[in-house]
Amino acid sequence: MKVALVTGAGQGIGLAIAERLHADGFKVGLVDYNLETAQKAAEKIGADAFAVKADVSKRDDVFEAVDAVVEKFGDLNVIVNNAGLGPTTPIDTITEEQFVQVYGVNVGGVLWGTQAAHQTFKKLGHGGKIINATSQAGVVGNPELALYSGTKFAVRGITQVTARDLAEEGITVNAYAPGIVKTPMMFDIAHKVGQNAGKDDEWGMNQFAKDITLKRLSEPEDVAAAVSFLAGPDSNYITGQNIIVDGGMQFH
Ligand SMILES: NC(=O)C1=CN([C@@H]2O[C@H](COP(=O)(O)OP(=O)(O)OC[C@H]3O[C@@H](n4cnc5c(N)ncnc54)[C@H](O)[C@@H]3O)[C@@H](O)[C@H]2O)C=CC1
Ligand SMILES: CC(=O)C(C)=O
Repeated sequence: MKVALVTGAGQGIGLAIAERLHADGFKVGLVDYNLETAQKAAEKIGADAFAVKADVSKRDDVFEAVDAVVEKFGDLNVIVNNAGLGPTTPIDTITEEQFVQVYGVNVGGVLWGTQAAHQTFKKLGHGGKIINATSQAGVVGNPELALYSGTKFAVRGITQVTARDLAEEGITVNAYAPGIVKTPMMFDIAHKVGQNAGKDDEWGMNQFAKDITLKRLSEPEDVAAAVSFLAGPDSNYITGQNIIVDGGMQFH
């Protein structure tokens, strides 16, 4: 049985990815800084699921989480660097503290996850797959998301560079770019954007949702299906790519 580690797996898209990869036959390590939600998620999944507490913005935490999963399951084949923060940040409101926090989680989490997986694949003597969360907001700038969009553009850059750097070792690196997904993060963004405009949450959500070609918001499972493809053998000849899973918001 192959082994996958998913960060930010306590809720939302990360939880759906962990569930999907488990259904695909992976043993799964669910990493989150909220151990309670990660443990509940692991219990819900059942056998061959294991929760680990880590703050992905902390390099040592990420290396220790990867080690814990390898110790538990004896291998690592896939890492999904999914954990992220999505604050609404009109440009003039951004503080240094927010900058450090959001870049630390969204970009740092991908860098540390990539380093830890690379070191572990080397130790285990085989290649693997590194899969990173970006966003449709990392393909085209979105309103009031200057910090967030910037981090997601950065993740696409890191994905392309590391795909080239690690290819010789049998490692592929790809990204997935969700659209407007029904998770706590997106409901919070819709609420804040609505509030900033003196309107309601539905108005806020519609600022993002109005351009969805398929005319429905995304379920977390829509994203998990694409990650399942990137984690499985059918994507072996794909690297350095960003798969947009947004119902046709951005054509690229
Ligand atoms: N919801 C959406 O519409 C979209 C989400 N995304 C991306 O997908 C990923 C998952 O997003 P959602 O599930 O919507 O978010 P969410 O906010 O619902 O869940 C994020 C999970 O990550 C965990 N987390 C946050 N910071 C962490 C840290 N420092 N260390 C460890 N765990 C941490 C949280 O505890 C939570 O369980 C993120 O990278 C997000 O940017 C991308 C495009 C759209
Ligand atoms: C939160 C996010 O990634 C959006 C709006 O695309």
